[in-house]
Amino acid sequence: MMNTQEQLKKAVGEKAATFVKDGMKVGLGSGSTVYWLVRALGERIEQEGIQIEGIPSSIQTGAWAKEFGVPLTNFAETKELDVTIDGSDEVDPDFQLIKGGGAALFREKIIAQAAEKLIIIVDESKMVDHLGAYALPVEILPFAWERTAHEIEKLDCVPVLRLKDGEPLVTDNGNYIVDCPFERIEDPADLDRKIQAIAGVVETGLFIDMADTVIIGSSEGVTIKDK
Ligand SMILES: O=C(CO)[C@H](O)[C@H](O)COP(=O)(O)O
Repeated sequence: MMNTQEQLKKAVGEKAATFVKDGMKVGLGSGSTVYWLVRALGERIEQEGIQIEGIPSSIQTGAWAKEFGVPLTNFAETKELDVTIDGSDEVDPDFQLIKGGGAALFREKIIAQAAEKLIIIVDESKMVDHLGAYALPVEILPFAWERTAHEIEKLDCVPVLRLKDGEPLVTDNGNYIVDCPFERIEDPADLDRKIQAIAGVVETGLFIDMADTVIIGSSEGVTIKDK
């Protein structure tokens, strides 16, 4: 039996799938909410015969697309996407985001930038007044990662190298992730600029001025908010 949070993720994933129209090229985000999106897209392809192509933001999402029969393309074939649909770890009232809980933030940002419209799907627990309670994931090069983390620390947090089975977690791109507990981020755009300026930083989990629509699942139902 599915728990309530899982039901909310399913509801927003299925709702987001209705935004995808025949012929669209779709960026597919990552995470447990996106799982339901990919599943629902597979159902629409089978039942309605819509023809779409997706670009996945992680190896895992690509595997789900294959499992559910969602055809894939790539950036060699396609430079622009009609829509990208992705989850998030935090969403603030201005639709600024913290992402990267699943370590896929770099490719997620690429498919977000490539899309005409970015739709974010979350359960209500992700909606916050201020970003930062969720430690900000930052993807960094393994080379001199301690130096890079030291520079980030000067911005007033203590970065923690993300581990998996006791070893540094390696992203789909061969990099490391440091999780940065800022607690409260007063100016997300400014912080993003400062972190991006550090050599060794590949990408941050701050998605600034990118989201157009947020689909939120709560016990009251599904709410769609546009910027
Ligand atoms: O940014 C992400 C992965 O890098 C995910 O979108 C984010 O972590 C939300 O995941 P979930 O839907 O499982 O809560």
